[in-house]
Amino acid sequence: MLEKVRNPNIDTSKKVIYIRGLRKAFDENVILKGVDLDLYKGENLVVLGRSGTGKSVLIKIISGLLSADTGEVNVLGQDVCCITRKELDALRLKIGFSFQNSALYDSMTVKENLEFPLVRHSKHMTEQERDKLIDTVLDAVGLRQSINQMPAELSGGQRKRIGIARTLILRPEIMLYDEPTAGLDPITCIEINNLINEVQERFNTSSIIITHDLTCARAVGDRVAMLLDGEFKREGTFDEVFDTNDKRVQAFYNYNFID
Ligand SMILES: Nc1ncnc2c1ncn2[C@@H]1O[C@H](COP(=O)(O)OP(=O)(O)OP(=O)(O)O)[C@@H](O)[C@H]1O
Repeated sequence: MLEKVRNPNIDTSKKVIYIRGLRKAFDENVILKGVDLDLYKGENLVVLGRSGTGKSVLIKIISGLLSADTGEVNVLGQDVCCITRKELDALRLKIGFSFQNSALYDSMTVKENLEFPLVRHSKHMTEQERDKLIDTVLDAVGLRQSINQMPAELSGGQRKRIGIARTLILRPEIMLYDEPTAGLDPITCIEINNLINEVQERFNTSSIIITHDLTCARAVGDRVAMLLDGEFKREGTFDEVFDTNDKRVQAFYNYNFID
């Protein structure tokens, strides 16, 4: 398994996400029991955890789609609990989501899919400026030749790349990747891992990557954090996280390699 070379451009004096004491329950089902988390500028942070541990709930709270019960959730200097709707909309434009299913519009070409967020959010842009940006992001994901294709004509890995390109087009400061390698073959997984690292370098993004895929975690994570029982109980480099006698962490590691 290839290990990530820590990005030398991480700025540990700048926290783009700062979470303290985050608690979230749905009725009596307590999901997050006091989460503390920092994401530094330029960092790729991998969040690991078994199904149902609250990884998606966490990123929904970070992006203001769900609200916390208690605790502080500060994103790019703003407390998401206490900002206005308008401020939240503006903040969300600085956060890019890469969804598991790529979320492309099947009836639109690749170009139209990429134009869509620009037409919606960057109304002042000329067609020429839009075309230039589309070229830039397609180039970044290595799919310039697919500009006029329909999503149905693309492989799963290519769809994933276009999904990432569509997220990048609004030049987000933070990227949130939800299971970026799910359902892809091992070679395509490696390509997506490389792309996540290239995006980090080229666009200077700070990212949270949610995954069950330990090869991905090792390849893209400057730091890894594991959710257990509603808290981040293990945090550090990939090897530090798994260098433990905690049976639950060992089981997670072994299951990944047996399965
Ligand atoms: N809107 C909601 N209302 C009620 N319960 C919810 C809601 N959203 C999530 N949950 C519950 O919160 C728990 C955590 O869900 P979440 O989707 O965050 O898990 P996850 O760690 O992302 O899992 P997976 O790895 O399978 O995607 C689950 O028990 C889920 O049923």
